[in-house]
Amino acid sequence: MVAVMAKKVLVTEKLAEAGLDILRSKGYEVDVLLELDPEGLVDAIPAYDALIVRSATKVTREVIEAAANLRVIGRAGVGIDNVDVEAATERGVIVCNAPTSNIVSAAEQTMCLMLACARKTPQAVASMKDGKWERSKFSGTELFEKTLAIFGLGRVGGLVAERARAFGMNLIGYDPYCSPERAEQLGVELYDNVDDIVPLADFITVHLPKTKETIGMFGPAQYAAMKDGVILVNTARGGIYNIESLADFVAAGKIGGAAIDVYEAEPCTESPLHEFDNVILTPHLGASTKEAQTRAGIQIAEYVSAGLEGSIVPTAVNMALVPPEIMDAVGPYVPACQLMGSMLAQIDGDIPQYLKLTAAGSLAGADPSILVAGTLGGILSYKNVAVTPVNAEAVAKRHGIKVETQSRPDAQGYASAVSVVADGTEISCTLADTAQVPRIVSLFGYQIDIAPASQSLIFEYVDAPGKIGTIGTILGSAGINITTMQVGMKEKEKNALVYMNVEGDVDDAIMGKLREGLGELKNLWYVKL
Ligand SMILES: NC(=O)c1ccc[n+]([C@@H]2O[C@H](COP(=O)([O-])OP(=O)(O)OC[C@H]3O[C@@H](n4cnc5c(N)ncnc54)[C@H](O)[C@@H]3O)[C@@H](O)[C@H]2O)c1
Ligand SMILES: O=C(O)CC[C@@H](O)C(=O)O
Repeated sequence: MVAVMAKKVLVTEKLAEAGLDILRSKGYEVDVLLELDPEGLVDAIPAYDALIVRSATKVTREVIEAAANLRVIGRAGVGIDNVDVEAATERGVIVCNAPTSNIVSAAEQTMCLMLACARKTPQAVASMKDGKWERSKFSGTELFEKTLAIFGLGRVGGLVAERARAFGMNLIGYDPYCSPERAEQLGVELYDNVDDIVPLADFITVHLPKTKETIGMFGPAQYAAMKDGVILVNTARGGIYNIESLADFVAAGKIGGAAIDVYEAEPCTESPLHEFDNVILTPHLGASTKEAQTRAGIQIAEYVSAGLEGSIVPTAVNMALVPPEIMDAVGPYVPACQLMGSMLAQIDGDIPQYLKLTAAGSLAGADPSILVAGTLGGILSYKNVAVTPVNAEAVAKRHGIKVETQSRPDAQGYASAVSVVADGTEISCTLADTAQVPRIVSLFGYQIDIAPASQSLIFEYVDAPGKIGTIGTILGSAGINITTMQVGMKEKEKNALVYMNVEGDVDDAIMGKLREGLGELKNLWYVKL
């Protein structure tokens, strides 16, 4: 038996134990290395198949290019601005996140900061702990009937809207990608541009991704146009508010308060805002609850595992989304496609120029892209080329392989099957029983039914009595054990195909004896999977 190396997962930031347990229970070797600096990460990464990070690890192009074995980068949270997604896509590395794991926590942190800023709670606490009793100094303002402007009405922005409505706030919003129907459902009056909405708000909160458009969205012109005493909140990403000019407007008394959880450069231990009593600063705590971290750990462990297994990753940001019901049907066929690809490469001894994949039976009509990726991965595995659904098309093009896919309602007696033809060589697989074990049901047009093992011999010869006995004798005297065997016939040509799973290495000498002993042998292959 060839020993199968466990896939390795590197975790560089604190991940919930529940997530680590999932990865370990799936047989992955998990290393949690919390102290890696950027150079340390570049040095360590070549050994790993997957990397899991939160927001502090910068997964740069340099890291990705050093990552010879990397298949998946998992972000245990929402924002993926710390990952070079373009570099990952070029190398076929799936990037996925856990986009719903911490949104409730982020929305609650937003409400918490907004209330704390309005009621000066942290300042009052500090004063009390200083032994003082200063009631008039900490008089605040209510949220009730105030206008809250929400920038970004996605997952977190939507949850903030729901919560702010419960406080009796008037909601206005800016998000060019939000439909009027969603805004209406959230009770938010939508505005088309930033300049119109900014002067109307008593409170402003941003729930935007970090992009070229959102960085510096708020600067001197916007601050100057705001209501006097406005309170600003940011639990999204540092840099959306220009901090230097925000400090100027706080100092001038134009801005009544700010509550900031995120910073352009983190960790952030000093900034122009640190000196102001009416500015509350928290160290990126939006997602720091046990519930959010447990969800993020569990979700990212599942998605990273799916990526390592070659299944569709529902939250991948650099590959097309496939609905779960399609994924359930097609996903289990990925190992079968890898196996078929690997067999085709060994049988033909070369990279095919033409590949046709047919999804049959209940798979008919399903998106075959992960099956194509699996097959190409199998074909190119001996060339050490990484293929995932992320780069399958580009890889096929680079190797001059023309790929076609088709569907067929009839799976020749099976509920479902996938067949692959590579430059005229045909092979079909179905999945058997609840364990979904791949079984070859057709090879070069011979009907067989066998689950291939890690080593197999495939014979094609003109049928005649005694051939199987000869094979048995030669293998037996070489100490090779036959574990399973299937015979397929082509009656018309009187040709037979024998597919035999064996134990023990078959060397050139044994292959020579088999060729010699079998006489009219058309083909003989020794395949290792
Ligand atoms: N502080 C934390 O720990 C924490 C936790 C969770 C999320 N976050 C951050 O919060 C932000 C929002 O997360 P989400 O899950 O709601 O994301 P989301 O993708 O669901 O929502 C983002 C919204 O922003 C809108 N948008 C994009 N570009 C825009 C633009 N130029 N102008 C206006 N609107 C624009 C989108 O249409 C979308 O509705 C992200 O930056 C995320 O990383 C922070
Ligand atoms: O991992 C964290 O704690 C921060 C996560 C948060 O900023 C996110 O975008 O999900």
